[in-house]
Amino acid sequence: MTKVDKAPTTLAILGSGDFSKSLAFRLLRCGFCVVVGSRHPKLASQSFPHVVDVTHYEDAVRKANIVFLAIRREHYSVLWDLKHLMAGKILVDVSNNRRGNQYAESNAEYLASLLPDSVVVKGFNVISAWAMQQNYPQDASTQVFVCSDSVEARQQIMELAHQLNFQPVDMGTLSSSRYIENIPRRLFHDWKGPVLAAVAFSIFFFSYSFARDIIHPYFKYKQSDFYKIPIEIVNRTLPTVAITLLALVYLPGQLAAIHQLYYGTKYKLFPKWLEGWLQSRKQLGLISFFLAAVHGLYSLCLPFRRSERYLLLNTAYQQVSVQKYQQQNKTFP
Ligand SMILES: NC(=O)C1=CN([C@@H]2O[C@H](COP(=O)(O)OP(=O)(O)OC[C@H]3O[C@@H](n4cnc5c(N)ncnc54)[C@H](OP(=O)(O)O)[C@@H]3O)[C@@H](O)[C@H]2O)C=CC1
Ligand SMILES: [Cu+2]
Repeated sequence: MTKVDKAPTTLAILGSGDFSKSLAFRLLRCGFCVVVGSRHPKLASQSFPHVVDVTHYEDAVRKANIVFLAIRREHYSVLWDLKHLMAGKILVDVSNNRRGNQYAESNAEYLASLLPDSVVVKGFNVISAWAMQQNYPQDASTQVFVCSDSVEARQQIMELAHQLNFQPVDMGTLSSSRYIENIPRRLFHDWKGPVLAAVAFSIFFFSYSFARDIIHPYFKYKQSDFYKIPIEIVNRTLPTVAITLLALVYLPGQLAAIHQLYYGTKYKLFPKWLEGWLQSRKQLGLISFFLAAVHGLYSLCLPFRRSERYLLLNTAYQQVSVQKYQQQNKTFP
């Protein structure tokens, strides 16, 4: 995507908290002018780069046509005095609530009722302040859900999200805002695939070890090793699954690179399966780490078992006696 050569657009952010800072950085990096509104501009300006114009709320609103509200819903009342200045402008509501369905109406709908002359767009609430700073510029797969009653404003904010290297998703009218506000709360919804993969691999590797180390010796040598199931077999399955999941964390990145090289562009969308896989890397990595940690614990506890101590002593004894035998054979050939 090439930047159109015209004067950079100025965007305003009200509030100077974590989200505001991260958003300001991202906007600057993508070539926008940023003006931040704060109750205490002098103090707040210390935490922004000098190119950011940190000023009072009124002044910030005057300078831009698109205003991000990086303040909490509880403090929306400060906007009341700015009502006349905000008329006709696009207000982007990025807020989340601490609990699901905390209020009767969504934050964005509440804002729209508070400032009926402005155009409210919901969006960016699913991006954490941390992610906002981190992913630039590689990660174009992070989705931003956008909704508004004004089609034009929605298009404009979606285009903006695109320019900020996010993947905008059109969610229709403002009535979707409640759904969008609940997305960050669906904490475990992207865990399904990775957990299923972990379970499937566990069953596979467990069955393999079970067949190889228990069933096979049992039929071949009539040796009953069933006592090994709860510790040894499990402890062999854990690291195997962990390392396989870890490999699955790195593999999609390579596939994505191949995809981009093949098509010669990084702006072609990845196929759905690859995209889902890329997005579940964090979960896969965490499960892998968890299994590896359990494996570590298991391995630490192993020597406490009597049979294991016996095995250890037995191996040591055998080594010593082999050495003795070899030495004897040397001295008395
Ligand atoms: N942090 C995150 O990761 C994410 C945050 N969000 C949303 O972004 C919004 C801002 O979040 P965040 O930056 O973390 O919040 P902070 O609490 O860090 O900042 C909120 C800002 O609101 C301003 N403010 C205005 N009026 C008041 C008041 N009466 N009392 C206190 N502060 C006031 C303050 O700016 P000043 O002092 O300059 O006026 C303050 O810096 C929230 O709605 C949140 O839900 C969404 C996604 C992720
Ligand atoms: Cu190990």
